[in-house]
This record gives sequence, C-alpha cells and structure tokens, in this order.
Amino acid sequence: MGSAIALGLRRANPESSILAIEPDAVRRASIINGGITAIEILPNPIASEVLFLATTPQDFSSFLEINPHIKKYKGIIISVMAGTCISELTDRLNCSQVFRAMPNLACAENEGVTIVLAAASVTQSNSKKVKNLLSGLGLLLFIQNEKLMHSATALVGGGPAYLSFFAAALYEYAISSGFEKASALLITAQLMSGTSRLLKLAQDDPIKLCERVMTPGGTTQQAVNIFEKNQIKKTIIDGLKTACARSATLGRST
Ligand SMILES: NC(=O)C1=CN([C@@H]2O[C@H](COP(=O)(O)OP(=O)(O)OC[C@H]3O[C@@H](n4cnc5c(N)ncnc54)[C@H](O)[C@@H]3O)[C@@H](O)[C@H]2O)C=CC1
Ligand SMILES: O=C(O)[C@@H]1CCC=N1
Repeated sequence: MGSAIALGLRRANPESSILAIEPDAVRRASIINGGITAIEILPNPIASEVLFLATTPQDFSSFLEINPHIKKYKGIIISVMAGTCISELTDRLNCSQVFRAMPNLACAENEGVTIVLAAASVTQSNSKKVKNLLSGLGLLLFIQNEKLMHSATALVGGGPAYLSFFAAALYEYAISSGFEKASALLITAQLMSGTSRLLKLAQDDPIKLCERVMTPGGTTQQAVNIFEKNQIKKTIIDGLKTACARSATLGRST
C-alpha cells in the first residue's frame, strides 16, 4: 500500500519530494524501479513534513523498536494501518499531529477512495495540509466516528479485492468460452470501468442498473436468478462483516 500512495502522490504532484523506507531489498529495488527514491531505514532525525506509516499492524511494535527516534518527530504522521486506533497511535508515537487513513490501491492511479480521521489534537493548518495532500489520491472523505474506520477498512481498503474477485469470475468465464486471454482481460476491465461510469451517472441504488439490464424473459435474468438462489449478495455482505470484525481485533482498542 505504501508504494501505491507514493506513486499516487508523485502522479498528483510531480514536483513533490518523496522518500520511501523499505527494509526488504527486493521490494526496495522495485520501488526505485518505479521512479521513487527508496532507502533501507528511517533517517535520524526525520526531515520530512509528512510521514506515512504503512507497515502491517503486526509490525508496528517492531517498527517502533527499530525507530525510537520517531518519538521526537514533530511533523504530521498518517497511518494507514488497519485496526490501529488514533489513541494508540498518538500514545505510542508520542505525536499529537496524527491522522488515521484508510485508502485503497487505486490511489496509485489517483482513482482511490480514502477515509480519514484526525486526532482531536491536530491543528487546523495540518488538517488542511493533509486534505490537500490526500485529495490528490482520489475521493477523500473525513469522518469523526472512529468506529466507522473498521467498516471503511472492510469496504474501502478491501474494495478492490472484492471487485477483482468478481472480475476474475468474468475473466475465467470468458476464457472458458473461447476468448483469447488478452481479449478476456480487455473485456473484463472495460465491463468494470463502463459499469462504474454508469453507476456514477445514475446516482441511484446499483440494483436499478442491474434491473435495467435484465430484459423481461431474457438472458441476464437467468444468471441473476442463480446469484440470488446462491445468496451471493448476502455472502458478500457477510464477508465484509467478517473483514470489519478482523479490523477490530487487529487494533488494541477503539
Ligand atoms: N494492501 C492494501 O490494499 C491496503 C493496505 N492497508 C494497510 O497498509 C499496510 C500495509 O499493507 P500491505 O501493503 O498490504 O502489506 P505488505 O506486507 O505488502 O507491506 C508492508 C511493508 O512494510 C514493510 N516493513 C516492515 N517492517 C518495516 C519497518 N520496520 N520499516 C519500514 N517498512 C517496514 C515491509 O517490508 C513491507 O514492504 C497495512 O497496515 C494495511 O492494513 C490499508 C489499505 C489498503
Ligand atoms: O487486508 C488488509 O488487512 C488490508 C486492509 C484493507 C486492505 N488490505
């Protein structure tokens, strides 16, 4: 996720100075290959105006052990770690200018969604700075109810995975029907982006678009009948609820 943010920030503002910290040599080489400067360890002192934290929540403790100097940092910290709540972040980072964000991988293309929550202690000017910075990554929404961050993690952070999962079914069907792999991929991607455009234009419950495609007595209704019989919608909602619950267990408290 960290490199998607770096790529998105650079795309939004090519003049910005971005330094990625990546201890893994293979990953670091791939980041450098993508045109982003990357080094192995967090410099001491930290000179950046904004610091993104994108380790896994499970690695947060070891990150703090390796980088105790982060507690002297006086800039802005934006954590994208699932589950880790604002009070844990401000306490363990010894920093008042902390934001908790839940982005997704489409940030790399400035087509992401990012949900943000600010610590009560952040200044208005830092809040404005973060708003300007993150709005370059796509749709940006500030929230105040921290409990929603778990649902945001399931929905927004995980969103591209569920849509790709559905796309994988379309892709596999296309190939099994005899389309070349390249055509299957083009068709699938265009189906997703074309449908997304229609949904944005309609500004209505997505099921309405589904109904518009189902010509009475036609073909699509047959497919949707099978989805309904197998409770596909309920299965997806159950999956997101489980992801949301997992986010809650990843943090110490919220
Ligand atoms: N993958 C996604 O689409 C999203 C992920 N997130 C959050 O982003 C974070 C990262 O997730 P992923 O990118 O999927 O995991 P990942 O495992 O691919 O990336 C974690 C990175 O942290 C690095 N790392 C480990 N220890 C470090 C240290 N001490 N200093 C600097 N870097 C260190 C690892 O080398 C690795 O490159 C998680 O907290 C996750 O909850 C949030 C939204 C979406
Ligand atoms: O799967 C995860 O835990 C992270 C958070 C949301 C998306 N990826």
